[in-house]
Amino acid sequence: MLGDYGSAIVYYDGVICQINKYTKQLDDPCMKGRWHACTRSLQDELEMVKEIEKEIQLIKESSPMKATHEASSHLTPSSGQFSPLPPQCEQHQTPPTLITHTPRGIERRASEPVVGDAHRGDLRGEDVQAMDPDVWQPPPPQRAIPSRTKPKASTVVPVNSSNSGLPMGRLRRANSTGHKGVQPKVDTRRGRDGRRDTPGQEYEGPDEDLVALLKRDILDTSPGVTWGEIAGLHEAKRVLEEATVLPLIMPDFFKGIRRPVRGVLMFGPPGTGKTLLAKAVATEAHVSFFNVSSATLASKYRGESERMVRCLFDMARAYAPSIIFIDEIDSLCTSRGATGEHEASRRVKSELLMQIDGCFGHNVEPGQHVMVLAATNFPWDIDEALRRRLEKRIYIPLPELGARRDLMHISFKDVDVAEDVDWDELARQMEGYSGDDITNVCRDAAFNGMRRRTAGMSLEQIRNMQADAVHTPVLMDDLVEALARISSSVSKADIAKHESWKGEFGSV
Ligand SMILES: Nc1ncnc2c1ncn2[C@@H]1O[C@H](COP(=O)(O)OP(=O)(O)OP(=O)(O)O)[C@@H](O)[C@H]1O
Repeated sequence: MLGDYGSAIVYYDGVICQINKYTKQLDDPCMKGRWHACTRSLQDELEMVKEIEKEIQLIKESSPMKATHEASSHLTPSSGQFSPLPPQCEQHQTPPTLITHTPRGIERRASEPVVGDAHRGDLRGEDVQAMDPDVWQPPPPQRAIPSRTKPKASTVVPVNSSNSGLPMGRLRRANSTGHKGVQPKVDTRRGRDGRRDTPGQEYEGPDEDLVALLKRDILDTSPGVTWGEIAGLHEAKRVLEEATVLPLIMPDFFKGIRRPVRGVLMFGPPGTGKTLLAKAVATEAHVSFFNVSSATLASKYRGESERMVRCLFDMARAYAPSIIFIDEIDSLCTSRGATGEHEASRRVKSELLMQIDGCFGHNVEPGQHVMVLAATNFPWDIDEALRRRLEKRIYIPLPELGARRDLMHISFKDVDVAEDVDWDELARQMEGYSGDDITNVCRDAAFNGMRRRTAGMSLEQIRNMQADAVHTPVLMDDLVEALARISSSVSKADIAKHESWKGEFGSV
């Protein structure tokens, strides 16, 4: 994050918040102390980063007149039209943008569909007058979700793009609905079963940088996890399949009262496979998968988070059918009105709720919807309105006996295991372990053979060893030893809390 201190602060805040939450569940005072020390050193670093950011702000703010002049020279409020392109726009052939003040200084308001003279009238006078030049304002709420098969009369303007390796000279549309997003190119490649083989649309949003960022960090067109790689959780898989995969395969059945659910919440202790399930859903349903963590969406700058949420849903609609997976949703959507709630956080929640509602408007074609899949380890912290929209709330528990045994087999699928391993006995001993804990035990045991072979050897001797000399089968003793070293990371109190919440709010 060198140089991008604003984002760095968000990441620091997010990590510190997660560590604090995690530390609260720990019983072992020694581990607690170590995590506290870690948090303290992160906080020290954070203070330093904040200082640097403050300095940068001061430097930026020291020439406000120049900025105001620059902004006003590209916008003529009385006419509600743009003045000629600023030189840098002409040079790079990018669409003209409004330039407004943001808490970070000057920033493009890159949200209007204005491309060429034909669209200058799209920016109405009242839009311009409503703009306070000193405050960044999000663009007005989206008016319509564009239909991809029957585009309204629109002007198509070829543009050159400089971002994210997208093809040059793509078609951009600014349609008559005033929708600010740009129509995606539709890829009609479909498999024999009617499902699309690869999500093949290209999307150019109004804010190229943000779209590039979301594409790079968040869009995952082939998560590559299959149901077979997930041990146990049969009920969760069934519910997810019914809620997410079937509506895409049989869109005509899932209409009216049978419409697909707007969102699904997976809750449960950490490391039980929620993220894996989300990825498997995306793979099995052949949809575009937007994998977002709340830390990415949580920006302390007014308007930025909303802008990101809006852009994310815009993109998801362009790549529809798609799934937006929001991990750790509790840190983004704590109860509204809670003490200490920040105005910016309230606004981002409202935007998220609005966007989720927009996913199933009357103008969304069957089978082309966007679904929100969320995960949390703290379901009791989630805002009520959001809870209502996440219509299916599935408990993802610790693995049962059979699942623990299957998970060990999955973990060792590429490793030789000795005949003496007693899977049933190990599975019994791992009661209370999460899937992640079990994977850790297996990983640790898989290293034991190498440890035995290399004990007492110098680095030079190890370097000269044949590579396959360290490949020894995993023994029962290795697993027993690893099990003695690694304890369960989930407390009984945490399980009890989840089960009680499931009793009250669970919905399958
Ligand atoms: N049911 C499972 N089947 C196979 N692997 C599992 C399962 N549950 C957990 N794992 C292992 O644990 C790791 C972590 O799982 P995952 O990230 O999906 O958990 P999570 O519930 O999303 O955790 P968190 O709540 O902390 O984000 C996986 O990479 C996988 O190795």
